[in-house]
Amino acid sequence: MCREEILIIDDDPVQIRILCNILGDDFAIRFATSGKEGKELASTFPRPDLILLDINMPDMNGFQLCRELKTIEATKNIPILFVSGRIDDADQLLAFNIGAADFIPKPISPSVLKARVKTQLELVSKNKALEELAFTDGLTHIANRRGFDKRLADEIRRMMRDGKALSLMIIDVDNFKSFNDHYGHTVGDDCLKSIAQVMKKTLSRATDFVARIGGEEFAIILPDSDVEQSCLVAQNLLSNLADKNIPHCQSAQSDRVTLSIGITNQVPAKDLNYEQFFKQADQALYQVKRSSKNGYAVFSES
Ligand SMILES: Nc1nc2c(ncn2[C@@H]2O[C@H](COP(=O)(O)OP(=O)(O)OP(=O)(O)O)[C@@H](O)[C@H]2O)c(=O)[nH]1
Repeated sequence: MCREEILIIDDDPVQIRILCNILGDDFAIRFATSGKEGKELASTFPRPDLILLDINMPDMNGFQLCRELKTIEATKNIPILFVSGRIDDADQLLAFNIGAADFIPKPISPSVLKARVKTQLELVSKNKALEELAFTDGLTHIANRRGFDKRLADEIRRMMRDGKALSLMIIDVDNFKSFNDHYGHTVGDDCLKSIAQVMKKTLSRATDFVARIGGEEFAIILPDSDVEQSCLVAQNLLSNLADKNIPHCQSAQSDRVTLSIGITNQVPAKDLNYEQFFKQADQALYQVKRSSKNGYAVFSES
């Protein structure tokens, strides 16, 4: 397991050395000797898990830096612990009011510092786990609707900025009501789990994304992909599911479970919003459902 990383921001090299000596055995340490350098390092990927921040620095006061880091999306959730000899109540109150996680007075007690750092890191890791849970579908363990909404909005913005094409697929299991009625709800649940696995297996790029967005409805986001590439993914998905051979004796389309897929693809324009994009894929899906099911269609304006 890789070690958690602490960023020390302090203009005094002696102070940095003291903190490194206390924490260096348990954590990876980076340091900056000015507020400006600290701000850069805090925003650089991989970002630190925690920041120890001095108050008095020549170029930038620690309070000012803390305020700035708390307004930046990439750094706002990194816990900041002030380390300072200034321990009056007003300073401590100010530190907490601007988002500091803790305040460590000098002279530093090594064991107290370690304990406070550990407490903050545990809190971060619990928050991360909770957030992950909030974005995960309990049945299939892929992303849920909330995770999908966030990712789609992010990708629309990212592809708009980069001028690249984005694909969205809305996927619906065919005749799933009759599947449940015939095989029972538990087998229905297992079927949804298998479909989610097939979807994950079908996607090859790290940036591809799959979610369960409703009962028997799934979605796939393919960033930086054109129509041809997206159709290929849809064909692979249909054929991988056919290979999985999940029986459906009540289906009018096949004796196996099948899917209908609606696809929309475009370089997001400035005025494109989330709802429009989603609606396009949904319209394409409706077209497949109205015709033969077990297939895919691409949205077109005409
Ligand atoms: N087992 C199981 N079934 C679910 C779940 N969520 C939704 N369903 C079922 O999925 C079925 C969807 O049925 P419909 O919307 O009528 O669609 P369909 O039968 O697939 O028909 P078409 O979409 O036209 O092919 C309903 O019977 C829901 O109860 C779930 O989590 N587990």
